[in-house]
Amino acid sequence: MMNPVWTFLIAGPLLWVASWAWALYSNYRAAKLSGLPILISPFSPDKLPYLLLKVPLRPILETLLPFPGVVVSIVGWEVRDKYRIHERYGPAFILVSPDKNELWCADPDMTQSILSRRRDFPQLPMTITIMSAFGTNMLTSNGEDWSRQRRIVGPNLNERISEGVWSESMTQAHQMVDYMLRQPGGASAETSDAMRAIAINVLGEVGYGQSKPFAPLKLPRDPNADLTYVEAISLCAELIVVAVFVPKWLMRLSWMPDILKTLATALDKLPGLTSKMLEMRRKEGVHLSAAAGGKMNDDFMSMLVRLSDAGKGGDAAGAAGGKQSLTEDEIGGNLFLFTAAGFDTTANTLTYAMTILAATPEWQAWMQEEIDQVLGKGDDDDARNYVAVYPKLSRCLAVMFETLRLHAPVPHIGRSIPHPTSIEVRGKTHQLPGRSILYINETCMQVLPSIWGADSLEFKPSRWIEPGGELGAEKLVTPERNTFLPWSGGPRVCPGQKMAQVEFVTVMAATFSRCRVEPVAKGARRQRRRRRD
Ligand code: HEM
Repeated sequence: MMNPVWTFLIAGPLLWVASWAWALYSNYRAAKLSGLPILISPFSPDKLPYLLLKVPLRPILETLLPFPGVVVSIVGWEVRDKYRIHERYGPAFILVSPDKNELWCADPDMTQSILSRRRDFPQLPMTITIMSAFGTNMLTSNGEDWSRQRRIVGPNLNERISEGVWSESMTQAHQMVDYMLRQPGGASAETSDAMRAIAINVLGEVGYGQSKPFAPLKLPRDPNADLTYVEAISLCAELIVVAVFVPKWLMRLSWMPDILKTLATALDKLPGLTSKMLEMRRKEGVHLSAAAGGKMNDDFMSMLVRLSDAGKGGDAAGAAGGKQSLTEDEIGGNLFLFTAAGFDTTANTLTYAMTILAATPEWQAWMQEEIDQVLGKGDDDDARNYVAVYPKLSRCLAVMFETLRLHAPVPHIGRSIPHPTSIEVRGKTHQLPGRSILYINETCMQVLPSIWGADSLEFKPSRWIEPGGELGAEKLVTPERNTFLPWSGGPRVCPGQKMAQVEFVTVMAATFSRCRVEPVAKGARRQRRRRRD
């Protein structure tokens, strides 16, 4: 009889291979019913060992296993590949792996069906786990809970706050220019830190009523320092994945970097800081109601407090039986989401734009022509008039759109397919397998030559401007439906879209009315801002 150890050593791997092959085959059979092209990966993209190893092992994997299925299983493939794999395998295909199937869609018509059917294609479980770490919020909710939060929060993120965003972004950008021009030779390696500082300071002011003068952003790295609410929330938002998956005791070990130790402190302090801020806001509200005829601050936090308290009270909103209110957990969660969703996205867009403009002086001059026409040079009082000035800065907005077209901060939109469901595209029905996930690949759709032309990979902001308009009154091109989705689309479209646009345009206008940017010699890792003549 065979020794049990040998039996285990031989049978174990055989069983593992058999279950791997069976899982792959079952998923393949389910995917085949869709009638969509199929790519196969022997690895499950989301399984922990592969999740940790696939990026460092990418050069080896792609050399030894140069199959499209393997390429697509490595995170960020769409950013590297652009449109090549979709061009070869079609606008939608299914990646089959032993764990589950992934539908990758770069088809505007299929995208339309997916985005409009939010109940059939809810948020990914992983997104919910990560983003609800600090309370339930709009992004992590589905069904009725999502509708209620969206109805309450969404409208308040739009035009109401734009003037505040414009004014704070203008202040921040002018302080940033002053700071940069003070550096020796106007050269600085802090472009990204500067843009991140502007993004967080605007969120701090508009979101939480906490204004702060500009200084390039350095995340707090002292676990014993007193953290402010904005510092704690921005650190948690920045390191959200670590915050969710790494236990606090591990972050605190003596050999861990200071930033992780500080994150552990922030995680401990955030709930208390949130309650304190909310309490202060409530007290302030009472004070202001007496002194200012019932008026409260108009920042995002005040708005959430007001809505939640109105919902609990005996007024009309309260009478709606909770339909118009948020729980304390939802207030905390949506406050966190406000930073988590609005910080890096806006900061990265600004950083990409500054860097690209430094490398393309011709587009800088093109945008400056408009800024000079609309604002004149310098920090003029007229420039502070949002209503009069913002709509005239079409080229600045075109630069944002073109930056987002080529470098979307959210490179794909993920959804789950919990149950088998069918989807109709151009008269053809596809049966999608259940227990799968889908990704809308806007990174690809935004550069498809069939939609954007042969120069689709070129940075060319003028493609967004209707020809023949007068400078300062030029109109923006509306792209074909679902071909430009940096803010997603359908009912779950990003509610912070207008805020990000106003902030971006203001920073461009304020910066380039006073200086131009240029790269400093390769290797120096710096960017130079020069005062304009
Ligand atoms: C350039 C800047 C931005 C980009 C590219 C961006 C992109 C996106 C995208 C793609 C989504 C959809 C995610 C999904 O459905 O899975 C989204 C959702 C969201 N964004 Fe933004 N965003 C930006 C700025 C902001 C700002 C400034 C805020 C608010 C301060 C914000 C708040 C939100 C919220 C609350 C959601 C969830 C909406 C829902 O699920 O109904 N975003 N954003």
